[in-house]
Formats: sequence, C-alpha cells, structure tokens
Amino acid sequence: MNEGILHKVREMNPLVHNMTNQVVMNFSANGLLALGASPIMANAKEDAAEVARQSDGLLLNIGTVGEEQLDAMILAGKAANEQEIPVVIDPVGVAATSYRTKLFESLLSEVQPTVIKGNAGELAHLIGRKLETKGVDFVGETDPTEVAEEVARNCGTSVLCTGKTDIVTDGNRTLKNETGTALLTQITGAGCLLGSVVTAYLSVGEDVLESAHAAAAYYGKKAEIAASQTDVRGPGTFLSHFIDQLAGEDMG
Ligand SMILES: Nc1ncnc2c1ncn2[C@@H]1O[C@H](COP(=O)(O)OP(=O)(O)O)[C@@H](O)[C@H]1O
Ligand SMILES: Cc1ncsc1CCOP(=O)(O)O
Ligand SMILES: [Mg+2]
Repeated sequence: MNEGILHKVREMNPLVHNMTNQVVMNFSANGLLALGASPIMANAKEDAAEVARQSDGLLLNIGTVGEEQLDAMILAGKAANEQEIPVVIDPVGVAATSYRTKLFESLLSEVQPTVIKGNAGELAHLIGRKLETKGVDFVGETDPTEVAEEVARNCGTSVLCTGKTDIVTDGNRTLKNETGTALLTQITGAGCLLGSVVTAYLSVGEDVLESAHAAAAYYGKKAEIAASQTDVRGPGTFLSHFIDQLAGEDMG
C-alpha cells in the first residue's frame, strides 16, 4: 500500500472540482472531506471553467448528465486541459442508452482525460463490446483486463476498471488491486466516490498509474476494515463506518 501519496494529499488538501451526478453529490463531498481533500461541486456553464482553473483536479461523471451539464463539463474540461490539471472521466451508465453513448463521445472528443474510470460493462461499451450490464452496474463474470487495456490504447489515456479486482492500466503496464468488500456494491456511489478519490490522488502530481492504484488500494482496504467492525449490520451501518475509515490513519 502506497501511503506516501495519501500523505501528500493530506498535506496539500487539494481542491477537487466534482461535476458529478445528482445521486452521489453529498456522499462524494463527504468522502473527499474524510480523505483530506476539499470538494467543490459546480455545474453551471457560467462558472465551471473558472472553478476548474482554481482546482487541483477535475472529475467529470455522466451519471445523470443532460445537455446543460455536458456543455459545462466541456468548458471545465478544456480549462483543466489547458492548465494541465488532472481530469478523471467516469462514463456512468454509458452502455445503458444511445443518448449517453453519444454524449460521452462528444465529451471525449473535446476533453483529454488523465484517467477513465468505470466498471467492466461501461468500459467494454467504449470499444464497441457488450458485457453484461444492468443500468449503472456490471453484472457479469468476464475478466475485463484486455478490455481495460484496449480502452487505454484506443483513448490514449490511463484506465481504472473497478470490480472485485480493480485493474489500472495505460495499455502497456497493468497493475491490479484486490482490496475491497462486496458491501461496496450494496451502497450507491461507491464507484463514483472512488472517481473523486482518484482525482484527489492525481492532484499531487505523482505517476498516474501508481496514484490510481494507490487510491483504489486504500479505498478498498478502508472498506474492508469498515465492513469488519462488530456493529456493522448491513449497508447502512457500513456506510458511516466507511466514511470514518477514510478519515483515519490506522491501516489496521
Ligand atoms: N465483489 C466485490 N468485492 C470487493 N470489492 C468490490 C466488489 N465489487 C466492487 N468492489 C469495489 O467497489 C468499488 C466500486 O466498484 P464498482 O462496484 O465496480 O463500481 P460501480 O459502482 O461504478 O459499478 C471499488 O472500490 C471496487 O474495488
Ligand atoms: C444509481 C445511479 N443512477 C444514475 S447515477 C447513479 C449512481 C451510481 O453510482 P455508482 O455507479 O458509483 O454505484
Ligand atoms: Mg455501484
């Protein structure tokens, strides 16, 4: 586990601009605060680029996106690219509808991501492959390593593919992470918050693959520790322990 990058995140307290979905905004803000980053949610076309320019990292998550938010994301993404601020794009639910597919394509044609983070079904869809998805979830068993590597090569970016095993790749070098708990699949926003956490890790400017891997490893380990607390009775009690664990230093 790479605790060095987390140490730097906490020293820096990076401002993370989240343009995310309406389901997870509060959870993502609380998760980032617990981690030691400073969240800001700004979705208006009028101030998205200005906020992005002040920030240390930008997350673009299409979970509930419409035309208005897309335009703002493109403005913010271009501003971040110009200033070399890391950008994470999360194609939430992209495989579910043709509208999301089209919208994601236009986002990707305008904004260069540092990392694309998604589950196996979402990532497969980006290279024209169909894996078992249900709404915003991947429900299959296929090993997505090759899918993740192909997305990275096709999009010229690094990729974090989440699941029981997380895969981090730039298409040439591939790292895996086994930490985590199935309870993360029983709360909404576990993938989305990880996108925000990865953005915070990238903001300190270390190697992209190492940073994304360290973020996934820490996140999964903290979820494991939260799940093992004696008073965890299900997703609700897990959730509050998970936020507490993200805030803690103790690696158990
Ligand atoms: N079966 C599992 N066992 C352990 N951890 C998991 C499992 N499935 C997903 N995770 C973890 O849950 C988090 C969210 O991943 P995932 O459920 O794939 O995202 P999404 O909600 O975007 O589909 C990641 O940290 C991942 O490692
Ligand atoms: C349920 C839902 N619907 C649109 S966005 C969203 C949140 C998905 O969050 P995650 O993919 O992190 O579980
Ligand atoms: Mg989920």
